[in-house]
Amino acid sequence: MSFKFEVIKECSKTGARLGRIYTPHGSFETPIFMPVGTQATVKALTPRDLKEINAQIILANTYHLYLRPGYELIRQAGGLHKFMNWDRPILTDSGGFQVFSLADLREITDEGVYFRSHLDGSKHFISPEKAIEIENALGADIIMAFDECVPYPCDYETAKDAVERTSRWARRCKAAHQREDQALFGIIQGSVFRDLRMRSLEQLLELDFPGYGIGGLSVGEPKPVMYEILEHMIPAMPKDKPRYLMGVGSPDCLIEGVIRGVDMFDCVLPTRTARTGLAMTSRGKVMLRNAPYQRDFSPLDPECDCYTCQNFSRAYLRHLVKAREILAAILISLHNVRFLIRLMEEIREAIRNDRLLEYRDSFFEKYGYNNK
Ligand SMILES: Nc1nc2cc3nc(NCCc4ccc(CCO)cc4)[nH]c3cc2c(=O)[nH]1
Ligand SMILES: [Zn+2]
Repeated sequence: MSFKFEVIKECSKTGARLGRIYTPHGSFETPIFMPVGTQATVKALTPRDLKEINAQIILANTYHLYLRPGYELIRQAGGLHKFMNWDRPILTDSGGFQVFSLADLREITDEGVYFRSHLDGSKHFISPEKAIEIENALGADIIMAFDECVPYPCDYETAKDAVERTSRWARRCKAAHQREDQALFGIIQGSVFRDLRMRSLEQLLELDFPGYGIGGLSVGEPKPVMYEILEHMIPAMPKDKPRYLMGVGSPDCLIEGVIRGVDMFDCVLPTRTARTGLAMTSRGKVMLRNAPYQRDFSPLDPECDCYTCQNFSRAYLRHLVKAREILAAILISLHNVRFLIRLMEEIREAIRNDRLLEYRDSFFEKYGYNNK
């Protein structure tokens, strides 16, 4: 069995747990934040940078890599690990979300999805079997099933049809999946409807996946709605399988997700916002473009151990952002990703010491979140 998940310690007051996931490319502790490398690169960061900031597992995306450079090319390169020179674990999303959110959609049928590429308008078709074939060629350690993620808000009937289709597609993904060295996760849908969420979970549990993605969230719904769905769903999920909240997220969502029992997270937030000049720091957000930082020669975040915070001032970073220098994206991305990885390290430490709620309160107070 090349994939394994073990719970090391359970929090006495919340649904949080400390765990460890084992894969053919190494193991890592959970709860974990996974930086997103959509097109086989975490934007502006080298694999050396990622190791320096203790990134353990990164994401890549089936939809994007299928369109460019193509999965056959990556297969010829020896797979994604060799192609991008990343020898630690990789997770690939199936494209279920990207096809619906990026492509010019032509048609969704039970067979699969017909769409036009967002790059050049060329026509394509992806089925559950095709998505698995692509993910098998890319060779990630954890691969996600091909699902239908509905937008928010969504009417009940549409959400119900998407749940049924997602379950039929999950069965087809499992049947098509060959490689023993890749763990296939099912993805739970159901929008914001409690009964549909439970129905989706039950149908996927029958297929006995090694882990489960919680999909259909972080699609514009209010945070309390997301938290409520987690509170209702996670107690019904197997304790011995990882729970992966897809597309999340911001520091408050990471902490609140862990408290409710989530083990894995991913989000483009740290790198996407870095390129706009927005940094996350222990004392809240810093928009480096703003005038107050023009003569602020202090570090971006005095509590941070990253290369950016140890070597450059806010004034210098602001200059780079205003001058649209490439180094701005590099230095702020490095810091933002390190910030979330460090947050997860602190969360794991708090679980070890059984003081997660105290940690949450002190983090929110410093970061500037109003607690409720
Ligand atoms: N296969 C699959 N993949 C998903 C990826 C997702 N990603 C999200 N949310 C990401 C939202 C998101 C997008 C951009 C930014 C940057 C700052 O604006 C932050 C969050 N929700 C998601 C849901 C699914 C899903 O059901 N199925
Ligand atoms: Zn830093």
